[in-house]
Amino acid sequence: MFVTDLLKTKKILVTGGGSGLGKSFAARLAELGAELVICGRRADVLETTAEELRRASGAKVATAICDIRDAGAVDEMFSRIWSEGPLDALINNAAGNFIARTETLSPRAIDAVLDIVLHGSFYCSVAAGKRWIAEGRGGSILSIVSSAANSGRAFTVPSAAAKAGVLAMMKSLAVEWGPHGIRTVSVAPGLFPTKAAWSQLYPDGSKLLSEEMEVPLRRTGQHEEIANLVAYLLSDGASYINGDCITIDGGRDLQNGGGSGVMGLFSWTPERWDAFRANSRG
Ligand SMILES: CCCCCCC/C=C/C(=O)SCCNC(=O)CCNC(=O)[C@H](O)C(C)(C)COP(=O)(O)OP(=O)(O)OC[C@H]1O[C@@H](n2cnc3c(N)ncnc32)[C@H](O)[C@@H]1OP(=O)(O)O
Ligand SMILES: NC(=O)C1=CN([C@@H]2O[C@H](COP(=O)(O)OP(=O)(O)OC[C@H]3O[C@@H](n4cnc5c(N)ncnc54)[C@H](OP(=O)(O)O)[C@@H]3O)[C@@H](O)[C@H]2O)C=CC1
Repeated sequence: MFVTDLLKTKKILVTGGGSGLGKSFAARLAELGAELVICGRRADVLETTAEELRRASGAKVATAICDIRDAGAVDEMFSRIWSEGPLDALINNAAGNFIARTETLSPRAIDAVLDIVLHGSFYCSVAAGKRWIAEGRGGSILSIVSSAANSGRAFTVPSAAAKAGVLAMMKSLAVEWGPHGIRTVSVAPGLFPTKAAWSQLYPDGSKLLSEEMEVPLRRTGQHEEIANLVAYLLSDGASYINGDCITIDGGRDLQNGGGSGVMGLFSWTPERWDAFRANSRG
């Protein structure tokens, strides 16, 4: 679909690039010639993925262990990256999310999600932007949001609020940093199966419709479909796209609005919620 060296001159940081969609983005970008840095909290996951990507594509892939909730750690990571050469693009992909009744959330539970999604994306964006501006060079920031940023989403309220904040940040920076040659763009995915998203968001009994029936195209998304969109948006071919958010969901959001995907949760008993929480990753 693309020329093979589409991203040859680009050095790109993918937060949460060791697993899930971030790994699929990294794999596609590497195939298209980009040099990569992938970051996350788990060293073993990052190293395994980096080795896999190097072997598959021959690309240069570095890893950075970093909890993006820690502003100091984020700035140190960017300094280390920059000491080997500046980035051309940042992908804010790392996220945390789980279903819960909002009235039961502890402050730590609310912060866990807000800190990763909103603060982490903000810290990374500023860490990249201030360096690009100081050096008088341009760059691109791509944030993975969700349709909940616009419509809200019951039972994942911290995530919906955080993604809305990220989207507002991206639109604001498009205007403020555009004159510096820094471009922002957001992508709102629909249903793209990953282990974490499915265990945290779609346990059995949470939905009234099958995944396929939630989507007008009657299937979930394939990772390569969204990875190709991300590759295009970071390529020079997309150099006049700034501040927009592209939805890639097979038409799901138009069919469902923000709520029907979680209707099954209204009938869960407190015991069912307790069992979910006891067995969930957090
Ligand atoms: C197509 C539309 C789909 C809908 C919208 C989709 C948009 C977004 C999708 C995604 O983001 S999918 C990606 C999901 N991936 C992950 O969540 C992976 C990373 N997740 C995590 O690391 C954890 O789940 C975490 C909880 C977010 C953070 O982990 P951390 O180790 O920092 O936190 P903990 O110390 O374990 O917990 C902090 C705090 O949170 C409470 N908590 C954890 N899980 C639950 C739960 N299921 N229900 C209620 N509360 C929970 C936990 O008890 C702690 O609070 P305190 O007990 O200390 O008060
Ligand atoms: N999958 C889907 O259908 C949808 C996904 N999205 C969005 O797509 C993106 C990817 O989702 P998905 O691949 O499913 O999620 P995953 O949970 O599979 O991946 C999340 C990644 O983020 C990393 N991460 C989490 N917390 C931190 C942190 N504090 N610091 C650094 N890295 C962190 C994780 O690594 P580690 O744990 O090692 O830190 C992991 O690699 C997210 O932004 C999500 O909100 C949006 C809508 C739907």
